[in-house]
Amino acid sequence: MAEEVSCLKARLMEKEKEIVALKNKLALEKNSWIDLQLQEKVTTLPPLKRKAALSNEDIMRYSRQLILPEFGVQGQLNLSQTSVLVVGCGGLGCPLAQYLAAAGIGRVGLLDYDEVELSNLHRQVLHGEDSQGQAKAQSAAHAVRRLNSTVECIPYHLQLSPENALQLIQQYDIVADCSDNVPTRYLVNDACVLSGKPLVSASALRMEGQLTVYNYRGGPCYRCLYPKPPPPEMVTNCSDGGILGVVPGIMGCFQALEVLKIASGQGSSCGQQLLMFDAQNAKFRSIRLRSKQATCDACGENPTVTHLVNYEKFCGSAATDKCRRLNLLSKDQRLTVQEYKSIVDNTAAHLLLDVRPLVEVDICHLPTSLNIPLSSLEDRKSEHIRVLKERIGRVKEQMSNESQVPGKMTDNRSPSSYTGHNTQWLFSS
Ligand SMILES: Nc1ncnc2c1ncn2[C@@H]1O[C@H](COP(=O)(O)OP(=O)(O)OP(=O)(O)O)[C@@H](O)[C@H]1O
Ligand SMILES: [Zn+2]
Repeated sequence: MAEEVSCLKARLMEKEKEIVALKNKLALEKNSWIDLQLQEKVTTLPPLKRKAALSNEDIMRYSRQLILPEFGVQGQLNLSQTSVLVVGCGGLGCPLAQYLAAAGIGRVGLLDYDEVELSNLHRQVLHGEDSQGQAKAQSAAHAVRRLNSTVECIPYHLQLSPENALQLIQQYDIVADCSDNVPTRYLVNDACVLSGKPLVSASALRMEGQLTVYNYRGGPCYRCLYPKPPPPEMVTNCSDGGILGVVPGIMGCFQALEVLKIASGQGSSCGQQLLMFDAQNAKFRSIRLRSKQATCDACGENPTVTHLVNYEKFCGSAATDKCRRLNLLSKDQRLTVQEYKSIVDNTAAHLLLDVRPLVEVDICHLPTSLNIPLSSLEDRKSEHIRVLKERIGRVKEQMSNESQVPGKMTDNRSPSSYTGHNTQWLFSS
């Protein structure tokens, strides 16, 4: 008899699992038909529906995290009643949104003004080859929906700006900064201070990452630590500095962890702490940060930031990495590719010095060039300088030979001062 009962129970459980799988499949099918409404401007969202208890389906889906004593049923319920705004659906935003959705966050706002490009795919793991050209917010929202259709997902295809930031941020409980430029970091910070929202902020570049939670439980805000923006020329981005995809992946997962801890009620311990990840040496370090500053312009005792300002002006740089500020030489100091080709075709004596870093030269370079990275040029004693002097000597010799050939142009100026057409000192960077 007992054997029959346990057999029936097992069969019942099997059937229940089947029902859940079928329901999920149905939801997925439905979702692929319902196009997620892409928000191109900020609208007012209805409050999140309160859940009194977890459904059987919730219990099954989240069973492995529910049994954690630190989390429990209440933690899961808290998650389902929390909304998170993800600013930027790139290298950090993708893994963050993925884990928030998988864990059962109530509502996730996915904000990005950009479209998916091929060079994004190595790290922006919610987007696929078929989403190239699509709005990142839309592509990320579809991936999130596929993963967990019970999460309310709001894609915003727009740029966070001083005009819309407060209206947007006020509608969410937690904000995650996954952007890649300094003006947006100050903007998000100030909007979070003015709206009283915790800000889970991370960054990643090359083989390093950092994470801090700002404006949380009396801790410092971004401005408490960085009252003044860095000079624009000191800021490097991923397209210039490079990045290994897994590094923002790890930092985005860390952001998800801290968001989930705050949302579930456990709380974050990164409120006055900077977590640093060194991917090269596989090391994490954590340093205690200075506390909230009474003199802080945003969260101090007499704040001067009482409304959002022009952050591009404040930082002296653009709030996107699309338009770079280039420090170009004047036109008469530059050379077009056609002009250079004619120098090569005329076999004129010249030296093409390529001062880019070796990794860029490895991608492509002209066979006639001599590569000495700019950093090595500064070291007068380096082997590179010896090679350079030797090559200059050869060019001088060639030039003096040319000047003795009847009919060839004669030039007494030193090669370095020569800016005419036949003989050139060329630098590329
Ligand atoms: N003010 C902003 N409003 C909305 N999205 C923003 C804002 N600032 C930055 N972003 C978005 O944040 C994301 C940052 O991610 P990431 O640096 O990995 O991507 P990327 O800019 O596409 O990279 P790459 O520099 O290689 O082109 C980008 O998708 C960018 O469009
Ligand atoms: Zn502050």
